[in-house]
Amino acid sequence: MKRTIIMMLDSFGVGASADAASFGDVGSDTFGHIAKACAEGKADIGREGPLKLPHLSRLGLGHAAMESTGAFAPGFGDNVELIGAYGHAQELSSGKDTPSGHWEMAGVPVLFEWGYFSEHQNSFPKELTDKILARAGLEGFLGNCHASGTTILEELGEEHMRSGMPIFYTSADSVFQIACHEETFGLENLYRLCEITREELEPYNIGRVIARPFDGTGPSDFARTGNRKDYSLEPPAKTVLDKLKEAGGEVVSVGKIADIYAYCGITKKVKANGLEALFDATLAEVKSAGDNTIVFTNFVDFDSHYGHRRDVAGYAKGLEYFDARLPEMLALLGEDDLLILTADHGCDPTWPGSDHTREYVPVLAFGAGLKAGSLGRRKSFADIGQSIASHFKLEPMAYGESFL
Ligand SMILES: O=P(O)(O)O[C@H]1O[C@H](CO)[C@@H](O)[C@H]1O
Ligand SMILES: [Mn+2]
Ligand SMILES: [Mn+2]
Repeated sequence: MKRTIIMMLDSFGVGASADAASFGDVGSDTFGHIAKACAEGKADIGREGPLKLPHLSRLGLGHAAMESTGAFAPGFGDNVELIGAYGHAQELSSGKDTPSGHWEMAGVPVLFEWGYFSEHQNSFPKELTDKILARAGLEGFLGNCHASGTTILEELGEEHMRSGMPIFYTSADSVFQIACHEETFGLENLYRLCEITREELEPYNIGRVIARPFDGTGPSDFARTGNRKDYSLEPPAKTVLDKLKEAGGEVVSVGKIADIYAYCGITKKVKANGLEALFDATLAEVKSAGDNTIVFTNFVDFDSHYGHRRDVAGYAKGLEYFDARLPEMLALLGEDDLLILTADHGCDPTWPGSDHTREYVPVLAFGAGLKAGSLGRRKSFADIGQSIASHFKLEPMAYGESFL
């Protein structure tokens, strides 16, 4: 029986990539800076001391990061009994956003430029927002700027509840985000507004509209809920997920994977919120997965709860939790199964601002006859998609080099 399990740690970069200068990200290092802060006792909230990731280390995380940056991260060294094949991959795609990273790892890099709302204030063209408001029957909107999604709730959440006007904001990504209160505005109304916005964005080439529902009564208890929804464009070509589905295989999405691929190539969608539930759901799906199945999980908390929030201790604690549960996954793997751990971009929690960072991502592969050792620097995340194609004996993808 042959399956591939992809555990996608959203934003877990291993050091600034060669092209980081064009993103203002030279020196960023999500993993390295978390390890450094932990070693210096600067990440002792809810956890303590040096970063401990023994299972990820055995899969080759420390070594992959060392090959990326040129030095072992504090607390990670050569004294590990390696079991995995490890490498780090450069992104070919033009953007450091989630869809680009995901599509590329499934064999389809984004070689065109996305549209961006690059003005930090008055970010959205008036003719666009006029059309959205008219179709949705709304008087106006709030925001219209680059923002961190939690900060903007503190600033504008109450005004939104009073006025009924949605909050529109964006970031360095190709994204249009809409925050609305789940009860006062209504979840279905928010989703409908996002659908209208998705349609009106057609001429702008924007990668994603994201619904950001929240609840609570005021700035002290406003909280985003698990009903976030991403409205992504479809990948520009068939990914390895599509190819496996067409060949009669199963592609199980756990978490937001289905949304990111606009449901292309997905045969089953499992919803789960939070690291623990996502891990549980992944294990349950692997237990029941038959031959020719991909189980693909996006662990979004690393990005949205810790990376964007610049919460180093939270990120470290999340990684340690994930690591502690890895043996449960390893125990489920058969001889022909392939396990891949990777990331879609960086989001260094020590970096200024709240945006993603352009970094190499780890590629940790285990099983399917792979020997422990280095896979080196991969020229594209698409090497993952190509390896999966080769694992399932599918037609080769147009991009990427298999490491199998
Ligand atoms: O600050 P929040 O709302 O979490 O937004 C972040 O989440 C989006 C998707 O990753 C990014 O574009 C970034 O803006
Ligand atoms: Mn992401
Ligand atoms: Mn993000």
